[in-house]
This record gives sequence, structure tokens and C-alpha cells, in this order.
Amino acid sequence: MEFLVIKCGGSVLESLPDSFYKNVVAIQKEGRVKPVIVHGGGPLISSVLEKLGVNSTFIDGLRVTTNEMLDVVEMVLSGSVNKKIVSQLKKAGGTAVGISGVDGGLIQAKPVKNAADIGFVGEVEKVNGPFIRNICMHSMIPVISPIGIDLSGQRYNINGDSAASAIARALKARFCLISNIPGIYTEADGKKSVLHQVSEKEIKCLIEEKQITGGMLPKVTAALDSLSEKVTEAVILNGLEEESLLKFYDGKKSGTKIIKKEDQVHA
Ligand SMILES: Nc1ncnc2c1ncn2[C@@H]1O[C@H](COP(=O)(O)OP(=O)(O)O)[C@@H](O)[C@H]1O
Ligand SMILES: CC(=O)N[C@@H](CCC(=O)OP(=O)(O)O)C(=O)O
Repeated sequence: MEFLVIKCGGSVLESLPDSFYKNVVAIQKEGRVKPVIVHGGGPLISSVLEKLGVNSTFIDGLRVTTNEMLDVVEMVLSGSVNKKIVSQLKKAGGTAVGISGVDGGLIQAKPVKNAADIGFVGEVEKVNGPFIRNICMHSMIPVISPIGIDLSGQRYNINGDSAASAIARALKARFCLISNIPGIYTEADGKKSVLHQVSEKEIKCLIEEKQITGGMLPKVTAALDSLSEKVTEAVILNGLEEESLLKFYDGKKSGTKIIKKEDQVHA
């Protein structure tokens, strides 16, 4: 079974055109590749927390998450955001199942490394791949929110990009990250452009030069982590560009392709 993991960023969720969901359903109905959606929801979490008088702080693009904040994060991600995507897919003619990483032990998590004061932020230890496969086998589209759980039952807030990356790796899936930008921007001589392709080494330079910052940091790490011998590229796509998902699916040029090495040979 072949999979396509589609990570939908919170930056773009409110603005994704109906055609995006129609395209996901069309891919599912074609049957060759099973789409799996993993979503974020960062901006909505921030705005709900703000209404409750809680300010968010981020370390390397990850939200510092106290126990009280964790309840809000889960409510927003696994409740409102997740069910909106399921409804959109229904409207587009498909059947989706909304679940969080907590359900069925889908995302087993542990505290994220090297950040003592970040609270209940997790990284993925293990993914229950057979659970996802089962949903896909029943012609349904899994829609997964990035909350993880450890063996003691503690829940963790996981960055959507890293959750999606671990799921893509577990399924040996093609991986695309849908966001609100046409790809990775770079600037040289005051001129801004979008990279068509970028390697791990180039990404390190761009991070050092502070050309890649904020929410793009977990995104590029996630893209690189998803790569394996079998899956050699991950792509950052613009959700606001109507046909970007189908272009990527059909192997056409779209967004920024992330690869391990510059000399990687491409079809
Ligand atoms: N080099 C870069 N190219 C493009 N976007 C960048 C870059 N560096 C930082 N960013 C920021 O990263 C954001 C995408 O991350 P994020 O807001 O977390 O998206 P999402 O919610 O879609 O996961 C962009 O909107 C942009 O502000
Ligand atoms: C640990 C951490 O930062 N978790 C994220 C989860 C949501 C997310 O990743 O949303 P986007 O995809 O929209 O960025 C957060 O709390 O914002």
C-alpha cells in the first residue's frame, strides 16, 4: 500500500480552497495512493490562549506548554480543527476519520530533547502504523491531530510538522507540507526568491544565516527526518495555490523540494 502524508499547517487551514479537499478525495478515490492528513493549528491555539489571558512563548518554533495549556491545545487541535477538516472532506465527497495521536496509541511520545523548560512538549517515539493502514483499507481518510501519549498516559503537545514526519517515515510515504508560503524563501542582494530544491547542507547554512527562522525551523527538520532510502524527497507546498497538491502528486514542479544531498539524482 502506498501512502501520501499531507501536513496541513494552521497558517493556511482557514484559507484552503474547496478544491484542495476535492483533490485529496480524488486521490483517495483513484486508489493508487492512500492520503493521510496530519494537521496543525498553531494560530488558533494562540488566539484561544490569548482570549484566556495566556501568552505563548516559543523555543525554536515549539510552544512552551504548561499542563493547563495542554488542555487548550488538545481542545483546539483534536476538537475544532480536526472536525472542521473531517467536515470539509465530507463536503468534498469523501469519508474521513478524525483521530488524535492519543487514540489507539497512534503516537507514542516522550518529552522533547534538550529543552528543560518547554513543559509538556513531546517528540514521537513510535507510530501505530497498522492502525492508520486499517483506516485507509476501509476507504477512509485518516485526519490526525498531533497530540501524543506516553506509556504512563501523560499527553504531549507535538509540533504538527514533526508528528507528520514521523507518520510519513513509519508509512514510508511521500510527504508534503502545506503552508501559507510558496516554498522556502532566500534573499541575496536584496532580492527574494523561492528555492526549487534544497539539501540538508544548504538548509544548515540558511539556518545559520537566519534566513530560515520561526515556524520554518520545525518544518525543514521534519522534512529531512522523513527521508529514508526509499523516500528521497519531501516538499513544502503553497496551500493557497489551487493545484499545488495535484502538481506534486503528478510529479510536477511545485514548492520547495527537500533532499538529503545536493548530488541526489532526480527523475
Ligand atoms: N526562509 C523562509 N521561507 C519561508 N517562510 C519562512 C522562512 N523562514 C521563516 N518562515 C516563516 O515560516 C512560516 C511557516 O511556518 P508556520 O507559520 O509554522 O506554518 P504552518 O502553520 O503552515 O505550519 C512562514 O509563514 C514564514 O513566516
Ligand atoms: C509543540 C508545538 O509547538 N505544537 C504546536 C502544535 C500545532 C502546530 O504544530 O501547528 P502549525 O502546524 O500550525 O504550526 C503548537 O502548539 O502550536
